[in-house]
Amino acid sequence: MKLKIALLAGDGIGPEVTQEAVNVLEAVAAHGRHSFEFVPLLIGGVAITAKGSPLPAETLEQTLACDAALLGAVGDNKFNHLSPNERPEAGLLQIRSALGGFANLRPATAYKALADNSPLRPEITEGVDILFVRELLGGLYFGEPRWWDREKELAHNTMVYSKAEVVRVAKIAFQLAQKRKKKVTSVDKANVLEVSQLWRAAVTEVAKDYPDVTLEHQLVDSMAIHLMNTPRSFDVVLTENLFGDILSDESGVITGSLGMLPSATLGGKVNLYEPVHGSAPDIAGTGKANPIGAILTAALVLRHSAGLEAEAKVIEAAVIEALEEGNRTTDIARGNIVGQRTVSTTEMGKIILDKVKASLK
Ligand SMILES: NC(=O)c1ccc[n+]([C@@H]2O[C@H](COP(=O)([O-])OP(=O)(O)OC[C@H]3O[C@@H](n4cnc5c(N)ncnc54)[C@H](O)[C@@H]3O)[C@@H](O)[C@H]2O)c1
Ligand SMILES: CC(C)[C@H](C(=O)O)[C@@H](O)C(=O)O
Ligand SMILES: [Mg+2]
Repeated sequence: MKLKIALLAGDGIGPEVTQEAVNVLEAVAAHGRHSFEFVPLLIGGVAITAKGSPLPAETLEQTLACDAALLGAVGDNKFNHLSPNERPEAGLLQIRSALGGFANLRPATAYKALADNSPLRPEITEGVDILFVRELLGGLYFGEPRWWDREKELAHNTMVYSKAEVVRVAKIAFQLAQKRKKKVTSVDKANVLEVSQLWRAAVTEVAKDYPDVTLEHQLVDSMAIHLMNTPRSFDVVLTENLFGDILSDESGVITGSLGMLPSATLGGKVNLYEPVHGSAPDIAGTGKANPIGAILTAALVLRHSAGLEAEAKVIEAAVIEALEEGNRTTDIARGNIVGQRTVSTTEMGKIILDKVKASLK
């Protein structure tokens, strides 16, 4: 099996964590009769600097010719003065839109080894396994019109969803729930927003085709607290673009760090894989970035684009083992604890890589 993967490392810690993900994928390729061809391409701040655009035409064109895209992160404070459609983040939104994936899967798993890392008590986080299904191409991110009239001191964004956009992502959420604990929690703000009322009605209609799946609705504000108080009560959490952005970052509290979270975006021409975290300019270049979110993202590439479920599981097991042995990047380290040692990005990557290689032997 041959897979051509666009490598969109991006800015800040993006290249650092992406390299560790690539190393693991290369080990999988070396072991089996698979071959992964990586096509390095510019996106985000590095693309603005080199080509004057956060998504150069050749990046888009070449990514569209690939079987999957693996992105690190975009964002650089030196471009903060630019308008949203010129910033590094615009490159990411443009490529998401062009690739067409609308279902962004963001799993949040509580690892036993990190039970003491979360500010939540271990009895709250134990066994948490949530799958966020974030709608990725609609809502406030892409709604028109959008503008900022500096003279009038007035700005405008548009939240818009069609029923069809809600239905297609809801179907994915229900199908995934059927393979899990058979529960979908749909999150909206239907007490205030018409868009959310349409969302709720459309999701309720889709649910009729999945009678084995329980559907519950939650308002986003109280969902934010339920997620911290009773995270184990959730299975698949379906929500729109901005709410999903916020709630998935919040789930980093359950897992111990934002740096632990992977994602996969399905449903378009080319699947897009990216860790949930950003370019983390505060730690870029220090060796403190946790590569686990990116490495678990590589496992999602194997699962969803390569059909290599067993190899995906090998990577996930290697991550658990590395954590259980006490290896910690700074974000998941808790001072001088016996049996734990703080490791750098590359050290953590190598520890996981060696375990992957050993299991594949
Ligand atoms: N997918 C993406 O490319 C993406 C996602 C989120 C934010 N961003 C961009 O990243 C830039 C920084 O944003 P931010 O600071 O709000 O969010 P961020 O996710 O980059 O960082 C938030 C905090 O988490 C820490 N963190 C994040 N990832 C980590 C990792 N792998 N290991 C250890 N610690 C990690 C950071 O050090 C920081 O303290 C902004 O330009 C933002 O737009 C990009
Ligand atoms: C960088 C930004 C455009 C992006 C988003 O808001 O979707 C990020 O926060 C994410 O979660 O992937
Ligand atoms: Mg985000």
